[in-house]
Amino acid sequence: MKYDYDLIAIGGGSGGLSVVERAAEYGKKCAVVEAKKLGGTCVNIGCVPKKVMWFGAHIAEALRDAPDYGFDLDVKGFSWAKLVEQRETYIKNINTWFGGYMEKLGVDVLQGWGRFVDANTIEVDGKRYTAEVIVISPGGVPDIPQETEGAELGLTSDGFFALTTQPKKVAVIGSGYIAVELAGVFQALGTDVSLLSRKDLVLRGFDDMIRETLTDAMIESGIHKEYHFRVKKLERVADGTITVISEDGQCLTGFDEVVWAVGRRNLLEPLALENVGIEPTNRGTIEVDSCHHTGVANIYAIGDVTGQPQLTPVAIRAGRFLAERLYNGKPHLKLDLHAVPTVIFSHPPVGTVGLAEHDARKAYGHDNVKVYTSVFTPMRYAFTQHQIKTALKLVVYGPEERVVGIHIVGDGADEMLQGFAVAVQMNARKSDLDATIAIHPSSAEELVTMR
Ligand SMILES: Cc1cc2nc3c(=O)[nH]c(=O)nc-3n(C[C@H](O)[C@H](O)[C@H](O)COP(=O)(O)OP(=O)(O)OC[C@H]3O[C@@H](n4cnc5c(N)ncnc54)[C@H](O)[C@@H]3O)c2cc1C
Ligand SMILES: NC(=O)c1ccc[n+]([C@@H]2O[C@H](COP(=O)([O-])OP(=O)(O)OC[C@H]3O[C@@H](n4cnc5c(N)ncnc54)[C@H](O)[C@@H]3O)[C@@H](O)[C@H]2O)c1
Repeated sequence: MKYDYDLIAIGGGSGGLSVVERAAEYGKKCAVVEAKKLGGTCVNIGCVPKKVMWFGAHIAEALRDAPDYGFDLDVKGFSWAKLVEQRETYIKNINTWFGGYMEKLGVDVLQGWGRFVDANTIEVDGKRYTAEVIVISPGGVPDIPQETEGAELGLTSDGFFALTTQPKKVAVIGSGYIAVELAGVFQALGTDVSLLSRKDLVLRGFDDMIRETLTDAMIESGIHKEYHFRVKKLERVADGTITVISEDGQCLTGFDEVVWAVGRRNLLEPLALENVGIEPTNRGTIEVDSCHHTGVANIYAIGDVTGQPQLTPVAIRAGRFLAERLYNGKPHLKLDLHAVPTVIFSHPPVGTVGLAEHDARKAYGHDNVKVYTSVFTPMRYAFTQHQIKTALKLVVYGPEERVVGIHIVGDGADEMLQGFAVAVQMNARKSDLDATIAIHPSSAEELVTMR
């Protein structure tokens, strides 16, 4: 063989592991370069530990409502440390499993930072390896606005997962996926939470119904929502707590921790992309075509680094399709991103697929789009003190009423959405949903009975 490997992936996260797995299944000799832990962001400091914390928060909410269902509970307390310990043991098992799985597939794991020497050569920890095909899948890291004075006093989502004791009072800065997810976990588990956002509603870009319903629910849950708050400075004061000061002089005091959740940047510096002539975009992404080709003959990029939706299943699908195109004669397999379902594990969760109402009206013309909505209190809260609303919206287009967007906020949205995403992917009409017999009693039945 001319090269050491048929394919090397730089980055052993969702994208990198999926491309080497599929390529190895087709008999190709592969290696994956990983500087930290196999599994990448999702497994170690993303989806998986987040979902464990979300389950913990879910249990806290069930305990809160238990007396209304007749339970006489004597809960002695909650141990954050125990939950974190259990979570990390679980994750360690996944890391170990990945190691064994790579070995079984015959994939070499090259531990260390990978950098390009030339288009076919990677250097890892002082050693050089060559490959016919190289796939860049380095993902990203949480961003911190360096220009903010005292910014380093704040944690990021990585720091959140490193917390072994529960802070009493936190400020979460941001209003995207990570901000609402972490704020919800803290709040449900008993931390006093302030959410500091530059806008009045969370989740910019999502359908307004979701933004309004979730913002209201977060406030009702006890989260202090600080609107139009632009952070100017973080300051450690004499009692050891952190004070956050806004550009217009507001001062919020007494935080044990402050968490930045203001987006992520891709990890490009270690790659030495200049050695292969790949120029990142001004958004810090690597531009790819519909085949995930970078423009350099044998180099591809997949996952978060491409600027495509930063979601694990998108990275996995990109990796698998790339291997299918390269090694299984299926050049037609390309990522279809027109209806990517996504769930935000907030409290309550959000599930959304397709176009928000405002985007659909922009795309198809205001009067060609119709929406159906339903807002109700699910039966689960019929007689509980805490009541959490569910809101649903169907966005349909044209005389046939093709469903181009489904938006759900409320209990069960996380599990409800996947099936409905199939309908949107298949270009279903509203009449197809209506023709489906409802499941009763459920919240999901509203989506097939809307008038
Ligand atoms: C807190 C949080 C929660 C999330 N929750 C969800 C969720 O619920 N659902 C969902 O779908 N998505 C979620 N995501 C997003 C998801 O984790 C990412 O979209 C996904 O991990 C991207 O995969 P990737 O392969 O592009 O990169 P990563 O998974 O980030 O993997 C990249 C790997 O490459 C390594 N690496 C980087 N550069 C080099 C180098 N030069 N040499 C060697 N190794 C290198 C890194 O150490 C890393 O392990 C979450 C993200 C975060 C931060
Ligand atoms: N459930 C999931 O699937 C899930 C969960 C977490 C993360 N993710 C992925 O990871 C990505 C990154 O998440 P994220 O929440 O960090 O980013 P995000 O892009 O979702 O949200 C960042 C938010 O921070 C705000 N912001 C930026 N700078 C700010 C500043 N200086 N002060 C205050 N607010 C500021 C932005 O306006 C934006 O609303 C997501 O876009 C998503 O694709 C997915």
